[in-house]
Amino acid sequence: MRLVILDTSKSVGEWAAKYVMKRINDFKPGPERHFVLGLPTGSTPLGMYKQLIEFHKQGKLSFQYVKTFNMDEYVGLPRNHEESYHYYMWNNFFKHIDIEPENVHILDGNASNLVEECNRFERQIKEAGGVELFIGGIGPDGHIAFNEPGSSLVSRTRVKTLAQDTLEANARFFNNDIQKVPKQALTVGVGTVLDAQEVLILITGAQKSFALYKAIEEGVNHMWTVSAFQQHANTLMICDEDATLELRVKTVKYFKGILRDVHELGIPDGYTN
Ligand SMILES: N[C@@H]1[C@@H](O)[C@H](O)[C@@H](COP(=O)(O)O)O[C@@H]1O
Repeated sequence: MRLVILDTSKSVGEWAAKYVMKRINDFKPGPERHFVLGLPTGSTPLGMYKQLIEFHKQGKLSFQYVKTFNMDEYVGLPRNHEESYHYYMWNNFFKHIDIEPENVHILDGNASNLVEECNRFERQIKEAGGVELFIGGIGPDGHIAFNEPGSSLVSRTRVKTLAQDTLEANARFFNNDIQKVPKQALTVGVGTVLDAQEVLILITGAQKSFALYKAIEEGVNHMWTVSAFQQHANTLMICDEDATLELRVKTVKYFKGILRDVHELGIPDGYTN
């Protein structure tokens, strides 16, 4: 695992966007060779999306041959509801770039058969050749996508009932009225994300610092589902200073030292896991 520690949440967004751009451009996608990208929602990745749009406008990055799969979606929220993840993705990202709408995949939380919808999503990922780079965020309880504490670490895309902590954390998007937060969601499983070639997890703010500590300094535990990525060969976590508050000084120094070496000595990407 690699941990990149940056000063501010703004730099996390910019760093992540540069990394994603480099991965897509190095892959050299084409009509017969799409780059498959897994995407998150939430407030954390907004800066990354903004910067990716900027790179696209500057002509440095095209999404013409990129296929995307989103992590999750609420059950029962109309697609045009401002808090649906469909709305979020189109407004904050897709409508500003050159992606082909048929290459966008977002779970349908209003499907008549939710189980079939989840199975179809898994099939589509497989047909696309698997995810090259899955980007994720985490909840303060250490969940990835909507894999709440206690989720199976080999889980696949499915319907999940949201934990009280998540309902409370997300009430801020629903006029602070917890009753308005959907109680269920469709989410990729931990196993679905673990299957990706590479995983990039964005973590910012002091409210996520205990989760980051659980993710990297303690053992793999289904009560902190993000900790499962200790067992992925190619996970990169990007955080800001505030998110490191619960880490040992030794851990922070180690990872900062590596990052400095990468800049100063020009050690290429993929320096260590
Ligand atoms: N299902 C989403 C997660 O995928 C996301 O990572 C998390 C964090 O959101 P934020 O970045 O707003 O803290 O929110 C929700 O729970």
